[in-house]
Amino acid sequence: MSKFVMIIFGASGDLTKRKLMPALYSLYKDNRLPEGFAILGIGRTEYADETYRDYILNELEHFVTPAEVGMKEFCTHLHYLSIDPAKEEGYATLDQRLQVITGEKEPDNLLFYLATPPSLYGVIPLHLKTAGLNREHTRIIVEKPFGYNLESAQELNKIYASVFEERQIYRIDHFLGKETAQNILAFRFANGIFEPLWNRNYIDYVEVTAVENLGIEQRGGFYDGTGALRDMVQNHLIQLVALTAMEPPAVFTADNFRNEVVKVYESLKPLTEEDLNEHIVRGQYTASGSKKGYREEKNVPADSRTETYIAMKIGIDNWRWSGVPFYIRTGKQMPTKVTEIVVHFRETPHQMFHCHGGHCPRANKLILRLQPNEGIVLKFGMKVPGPGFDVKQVMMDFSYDQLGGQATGDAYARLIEDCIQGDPTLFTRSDAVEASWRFFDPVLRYWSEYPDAPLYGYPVGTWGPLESEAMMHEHGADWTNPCKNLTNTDQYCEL
Ligand SMILES: NC(=O)C1=CN([C@@H]2O[C@H](COP(=O)(O)OP(=O)(O)OC[C@H]3O[C@@H](n4cnc5c(N)ncnc54)[C@H](OP(=O)(O)O)[C@@H]3O)[C@@H](O)[C@H]2O)C=CC1
Ligand SMILES: O=C1O[C@H](COP(=O)(O)O)[C@@H](O)[C@H](O)[C@H]1O
Repeated sequence: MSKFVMIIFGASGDLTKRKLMPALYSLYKDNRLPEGFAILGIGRTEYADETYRDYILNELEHFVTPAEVGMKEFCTHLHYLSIDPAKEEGYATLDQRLQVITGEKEPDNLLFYLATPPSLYGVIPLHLKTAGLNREHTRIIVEKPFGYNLESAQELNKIYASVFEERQIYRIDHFLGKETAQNILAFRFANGIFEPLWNRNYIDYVEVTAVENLGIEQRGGFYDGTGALRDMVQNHLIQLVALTAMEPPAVFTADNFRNEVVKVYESLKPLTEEDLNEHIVRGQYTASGSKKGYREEKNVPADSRTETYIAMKIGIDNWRWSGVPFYIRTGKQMPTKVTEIVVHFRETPHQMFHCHGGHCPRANKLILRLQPNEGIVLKFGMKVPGPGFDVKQVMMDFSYDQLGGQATGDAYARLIEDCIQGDPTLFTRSDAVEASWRFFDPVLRYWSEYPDAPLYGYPVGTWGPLESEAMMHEHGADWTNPCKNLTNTDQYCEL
């Protein structure tokens, strides 16, 4: 086998230093990278191999704690080539450099990783093709968002199909690399007791939340042209909906699993005019105290109408889920960072006990928490000890911490390793990406046709616009808002 080289386009960028290099280092220290591997960073920024190694070593010390042994040795595997990936002329130099690194005339055990702004996702594969670098064993990982809307995603898919075979294309969505996202499947399909209840007969509604207590950091230029719908909803949130809603594949293979994901996307109930008006709430964070509002962020226009928050009510039109609303939301500058799925079961048909403190547990609730404090909680009613028959809600709680230090793993490390091993299960297939865009495209079209459609402000550190609460109230419910300071023992208190 030819020597393995991973080529990172965008090697001087944020994703490379914060996520890719720490993930590669963690694979390296666990001896999980191919023998004699090399990593070649590509960017317009000028670095010599040595200065690039110093830069990454310095960054690793920030992003990997505690700084561990072997980082310096890991960095000796790094190389750097300064070219503009948008221009064809650099690719012959890239080919030569790969020959020098591998000592081979036509190296083909290559993995290209596109960690550049999405505007380059179309042009890079075309240049790789012209340079003859789309070889038999070559793979390519493309970051999200894959496309800007349905049309551009279809266009990109066509470009990729003209350069690579589908088996060589890995559209990454790092949420699928999270241990706790994969555990949704194990929870549902490796246990007999939940699946019989997992349908419209027993489930009233589902919430999917992925919110952050950070703003857009230094990514104003990128974020303002993207917004929360493209950044989080079209990919990460809808993947979580798919894991929650999909049918069990008969045999767990990449294709079977991905077929089931596509079936969920194809069953998403098309959004009506009423949905667009009433079941989507978009928001933008505003200044609070010393915290800047979105429009004061660097590289964001003072009149920007880009959403930093979105909440939606969506439906799945199939036998299992008909009539069960899925409420999804994401936002920047919220009170805390939390990603979780809350499954609300139907109420008991009759309440015959007294409710402790006048507060009746409405129904059982299952919380699948992906981060932080990864775990699963089941809320149920229990008799309050002592005289009488008062009932109150308590929690049955599993936390990953209980596994005794078995780390939940790094999403990027998992996905890069899967790709190296040629396993596409946890990557998005071309039909899935298009099906997802097909569903969300009307929202983008609506916002562009009606630029004055409501965009609600919410102060930094709050749970988003009040209008999103109103959307939930229509269902007679409230969002499940976790505590601001999540701790292991008190992680599911509600505001
Ligand atoms: N950052 C994150 O946390 C996450 C990012 N992503 C995705 O990963 C991708 C990369 O993100 P991120 O690292 O934040 O992006 P950056 O804005 O940091 O860009 C990465 C690199 O691309 C190069 N670049 C920028 N503009 C151009 C251009 N016009 N032409 C050629 N090269 C250019 C720059 O290198 P140079 O100037 O040296 O050429 C830059 O360092 C994005 O698609 C993003 O959506 C996904 C999940 C999380
Ligand atoms: O893809 C993205 O995800 C991050 C959130 O990821 P997490 O693993 O930290 O939950 C988000 O901050 C970023 O805007 C988005 O591009």
